[in-house]
Amino acid sequence: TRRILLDCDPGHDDAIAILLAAGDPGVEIAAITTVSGNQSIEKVTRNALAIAELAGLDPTVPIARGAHRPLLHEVEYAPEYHGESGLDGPQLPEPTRALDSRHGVQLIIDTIMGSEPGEITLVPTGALTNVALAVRLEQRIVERVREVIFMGGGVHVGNHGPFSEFNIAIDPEAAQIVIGAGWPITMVGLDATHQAVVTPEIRAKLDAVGTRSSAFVGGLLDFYGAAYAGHGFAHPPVHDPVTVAMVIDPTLVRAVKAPLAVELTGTLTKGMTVADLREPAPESTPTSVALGVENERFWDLVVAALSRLP
Ligand SMILES: Nc1ccc([C@@H]2N[C@H](CO)[C@@H](O)[C@H]2O)cc1
Ligand SMILES: [Ca+2]
Repeated sequence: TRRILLDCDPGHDDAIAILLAAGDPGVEIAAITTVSGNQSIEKVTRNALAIAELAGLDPTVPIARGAHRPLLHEVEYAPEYHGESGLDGPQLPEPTRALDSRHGVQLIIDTIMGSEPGEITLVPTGALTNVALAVRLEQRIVERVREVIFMGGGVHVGNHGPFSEFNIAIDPEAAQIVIGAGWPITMVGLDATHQAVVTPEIRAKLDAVGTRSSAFVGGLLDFYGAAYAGHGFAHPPVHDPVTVAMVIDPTLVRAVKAPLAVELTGTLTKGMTVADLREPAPESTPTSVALGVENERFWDLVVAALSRLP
């Protein structure tokens, strides 16, 4: 079993990532931390507690609130896609569990330093603010983490302007710290996640699961799909769970090693993730970028996970 720490900003697709991790037997959620992004830190944290409730997540799994804003960038939310609550659409269950009293950054450090070397895989699906702060507060997490697989960025695709992706664009400095830390890190960017679309056939499989969680996911997809349809997408791409799927079954995602960095000073391109794919990168390259996902098999994992949840 792979033990993962989810750092997230639920967010419709973050919620599906949490449910996939909670339902799949191949991964165990060691901790959940939240970060400002899709909505305010208060809203995404309340949403994380609600999703944990929905999933019937073991109450001993700590959930802690993280950074209320990016390092330098002003807060920027995504209400067009996630609504005012951050999880618009279905009715949220009332959380019964309390937040861990630690800051999310501290919980990231304690979870990693309290586990064996190579035990924890870090799975950020929001801005990289918390992870950057954790690296600066306790640099030993870099050599202790098994790997980092984050949703963000893109090689040839953008969604926050033509050249950058939301998670990176709202905190590019944090992204540069995390990408450049030296640990094995895979960027699951829009090149891959724009392939992770919910077609009507896939939606029918999700609806056929018939659990409370799958019905909740249907409600999420109704809102999220309408938002994307309003921006010309026939089917909504569900970004964040592709990271968890890659932990479960790496063959689902095509990734290549490549030097990777973040533009921090561009007038038009600030927040752009720049991968150098011109030549094969040395085996020792710590950074990889995902370029594709096997969509049908990816959603089969999600359907199977949802059928194991309440
Ligand atoms: N248009 C839009 C869609 C999703 C997101 C969030 N940011 C990432 C995709 O850019 C995902 O983590 C998702 O939660 C932001 C904006
Ligand atoms: Ca997210």
